Amino acid sequence: MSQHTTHSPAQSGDLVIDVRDARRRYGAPASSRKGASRGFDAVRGVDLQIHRGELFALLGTNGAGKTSLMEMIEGIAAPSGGSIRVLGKDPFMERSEVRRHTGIMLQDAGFPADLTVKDMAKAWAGTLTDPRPVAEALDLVDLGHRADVAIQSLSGGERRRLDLALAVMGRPSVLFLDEPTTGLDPESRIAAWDLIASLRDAGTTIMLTTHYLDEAARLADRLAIMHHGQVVVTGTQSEIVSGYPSRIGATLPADAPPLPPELVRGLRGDGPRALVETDDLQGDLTRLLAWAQQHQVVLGDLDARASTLEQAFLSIAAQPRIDDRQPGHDQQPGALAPTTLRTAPKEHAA
Ligand SMILES: Nc1ncnc2c1ncn2[C@@H]1O[C@H](COP(=O)(O)OP(=O)(O)OP(=O)(O)O)[C@@H](O)[C@H]1O
Repeated sequence: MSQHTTHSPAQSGDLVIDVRDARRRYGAPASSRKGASRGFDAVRGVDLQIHRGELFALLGTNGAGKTSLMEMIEGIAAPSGGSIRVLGKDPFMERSEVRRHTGIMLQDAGFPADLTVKDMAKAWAGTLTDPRPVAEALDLVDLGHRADVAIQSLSGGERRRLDLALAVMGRPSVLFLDEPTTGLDPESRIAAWDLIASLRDAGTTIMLTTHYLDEAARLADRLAIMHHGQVVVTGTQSEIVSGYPSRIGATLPADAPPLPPELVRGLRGDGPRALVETDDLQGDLTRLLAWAQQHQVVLGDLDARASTLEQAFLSIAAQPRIDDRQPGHDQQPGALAPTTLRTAPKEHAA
């Protein structure tokens, strides 16, 4: 399979998806004081700008609001507040115009179970203006040999691949993929990644949600991490990761002399296992090794690791929402606790 190569981001003039302060409330409208306590704010003021030819991944904890946000961008649901534009149009109010340029892969498309794969694909192609030939679409996801099988006889992974085939059938310029590889075996996952990357390389703008950090890391030009209805951080993987410290861990003997002051500054916790957080992994590791050499200290279980997307994600996932915490703060209800990011990730140049 082809390895994903660095993709040059699109230019600022090519804004394809523009989300400003988007909100989605389930239940009573926010304006209804009586019902306010019964409503639930699933999306709480999200801003996102996605450019032509970009592959943008939306990550988040369970229930963070990814699907609620995606449905508004796809034009399936109206926002309760803020504005959303796709290709310069309102995807909900001008749905038919936007829809002909977009492909959507939902988490559960609910196809008629007794149709064959081929008949379903033909029926879907009949609703599109310039569809790919059915055989071509099925071959893209390696389902050509299952064309005459009833949908109900497909495995979960095959059904997911059929979803993907139908989403790309209309040669969309904007593709929305909600957890596209959930349920796929490793081989099919890699094949799906290759297909998604090749569509992006051909100029398709792609927004996907995923729970797989490796999928986002491998495919996405930029990504966002959502938590409790808000986007906590947006950027390239390296921008996001650079906001989190690298770590050095070592177990020190009880009679070890004091560590150098540069390392003491990053020291977390106490006890025999020293854990140092650092923005200068190489420098501080060198200092630690020089110190150990000088004082003849044996460092037990020495471990040095650069920050990772997983670390960023877990750090965000661990943040309580302000309204889950003690009262007496002066932030808006629903706001997230201050992020642990130490350097603000740079937003894609607009
Ligand atoms: N129709 C609804 N009515 C009320 N609350 C809802 C409704 N749909 C979703 N929610 C709530 O909104 C929140 C966000 O849900 P959403 O499905 O958008 O999150 P998600 O990030 O896609 O989650 P997951 O990763 O688990 O699929 C959750 O707390 C969910 O329970």
